[in-house]
Amino acid sequence: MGTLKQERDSTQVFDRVTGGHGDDVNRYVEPMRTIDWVDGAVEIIDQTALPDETRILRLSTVDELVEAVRRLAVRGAPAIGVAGAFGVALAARQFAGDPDGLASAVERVRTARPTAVNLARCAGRVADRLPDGPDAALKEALRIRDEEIDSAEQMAQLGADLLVSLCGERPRLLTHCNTGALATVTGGTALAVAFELHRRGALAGMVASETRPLLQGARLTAWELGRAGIPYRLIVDGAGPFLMSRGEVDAVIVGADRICANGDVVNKVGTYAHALGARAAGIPFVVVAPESTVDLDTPSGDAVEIEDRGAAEVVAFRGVAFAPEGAGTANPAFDVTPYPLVTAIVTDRRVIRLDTGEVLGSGRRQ
Ligand SMILES: CSC[C@@H](O)[C@@H](O)C(=O)COP(=O)(O)O
Repeated sequence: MGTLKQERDSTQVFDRVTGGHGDDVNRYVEPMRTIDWVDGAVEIIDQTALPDETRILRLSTVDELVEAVRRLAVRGAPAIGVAGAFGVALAARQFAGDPDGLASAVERVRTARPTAVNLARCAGRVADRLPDGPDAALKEALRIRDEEIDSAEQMAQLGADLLVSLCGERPRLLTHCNTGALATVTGGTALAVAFELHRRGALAGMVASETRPLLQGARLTAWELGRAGIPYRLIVDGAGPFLMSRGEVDAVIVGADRICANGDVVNKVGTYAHALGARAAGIPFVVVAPESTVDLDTPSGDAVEIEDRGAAEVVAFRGVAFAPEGAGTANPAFDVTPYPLVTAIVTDRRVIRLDTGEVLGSGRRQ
């Protein structure tokens, strides 16, 4: 893998990209852009450095981009979809006049991570424009970026309306992993709904599940909620169902990496346990994801490749080991929540009430 070429002064670049942020976390701050095309390269906020440092990485080659996706410097289904789109646009420039090199670069981008449908789908959309040249490819990638920005706004509105209708005013919501601006281009999916409820004065507070092993909830969601001035409590993953059973949560709201034709939801590992907890407690379990995450070609969760990220993340964190040497491990990065546990799916275009028998696509359950 190539090394990341440019790591610039983070505060300065972050301010330019995001419109500025300060030390006072209890105030609204401008929405940030997690990923963008800037002067012929891809710029991302390095999510592995958060919350300690807001570092911007500039990715100028396909190898740099693929490495950033693999190590979760850019992560979250919509964000890696846009990374895939930009990756193919980069490939078009880097491998101009080298069709074999270009084909292999596109394949590396497309397959950098297997589970979120957005990556292969967005990379494929841009790849379809390659015969028209690098400018056409870039134009399509920028269109995908803009679509994701619009989608986040639509999901926020539809999701906020739904949550108020399901739970009444000022619900207490539990969320898992990170589904905020960091997981998209800006705005978010499930967390965008929380931001919108907060903006309306209609959110009591959030419970953020830490999300072992890489702590996207503890590091990223807590950081985003703090920046937005939303009151939250951070919990260990296993505490979620217990808090629900004690009546401390009104609904669970999560994103998705792939939503299958039958309504099965593939999302960060730990989601399924929260869905079971929600069902046992009799509270809604709501999934918020753009149409770019809906995969009607995949009949059910059984057919989805679940990324296994290996032992190192399970036995250690940031290089500090805590398990006995040689411990056996399993590290599925995602799980499948079966559709009967899902109350509703909110996309940028529609609300599908699975609890009342509505269906996503063909109308046929697998
Ligand atoms: C918009 S976010 C929905 C999902 O992408 C999110 O919950 C998630 O599972 C991300 O996983 P990650 O491994 O951090 O990329």
